[in-house]
Amino acid sequence: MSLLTVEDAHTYYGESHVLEGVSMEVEAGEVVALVGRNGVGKTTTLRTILQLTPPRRGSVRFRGTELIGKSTHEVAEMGIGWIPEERRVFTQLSVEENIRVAVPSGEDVHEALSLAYETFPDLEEHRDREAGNLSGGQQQMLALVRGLVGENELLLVDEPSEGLAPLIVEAVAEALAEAATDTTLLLVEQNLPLALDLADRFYVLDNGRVVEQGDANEVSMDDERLRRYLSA
Ligand SMILES: Nc1ncnc2c1ncn2[C@@H]1O[C@H](COP(=O)(O)OP(=O)(O)OP(=O)(O)O)[C@@H](O)[C@H]1O
Repeated sequence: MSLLTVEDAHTYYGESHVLEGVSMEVEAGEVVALVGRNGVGKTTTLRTILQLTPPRRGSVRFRGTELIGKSTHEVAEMGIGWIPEERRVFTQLSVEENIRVAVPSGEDVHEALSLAYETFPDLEEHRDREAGNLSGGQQQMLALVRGLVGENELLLVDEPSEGLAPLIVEAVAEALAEAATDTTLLLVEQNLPLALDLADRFYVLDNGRVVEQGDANEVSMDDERLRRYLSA
């Protein structure tokens, strides 16, 4: 049984039919990249899994349990974490407080903090600063760390490298690779080299449908299977 199974998911915003039967699977331990042009439904696929925008038809199963009908809170409790595109941090809390409140009860806060600061030394330097006063890149690091300390079984990561300077992208990639050693990742990413480097498998979405899929080690940037759907 796959860890996550999305089967023929049809998702709408009002009358707008955005996912037109998306099917995909994620096995435990894998990193799966979901790629495709802007507006094809990648974020909507993550929202569909999380039941933020439940599908009107189809099935979303986690460890064999149907998620449709559950609240997003229940989905999170089952072990699915989300690092959204819009960097969600508590702007009025300090960096350290932001990390502390993300650590689940019963887990070691100090261990989480040292892991966070080891991965992103920049955050340690600004540990007492209000998160709202950080740069965009620093906020992204913080949002990522908050997701990573959450002890999720499956982490949905939406465009983690978007708008970041190359050095920070490198740190983000390292953090994700580290997270992947004990968490299954479903990664939406426009930065194709980064996505293919991290992923075991990929799915290409176009107009609300999966149009290609395969082994990330067997495709390259100029592969026709990707180029057709990713060029502007
Ligand atoms: N809340 C919403 N209400 C109505 N339409 C929406 C909403 N969110 C997204 N859409 C539309 O749904 C389609 C898919 O959007 P989605 O954000 O899933 O795409 P995406 O592949 O993640 O693209 P991007 O990389 O631009 O985020 C787009 O046409 C978008 O305009």
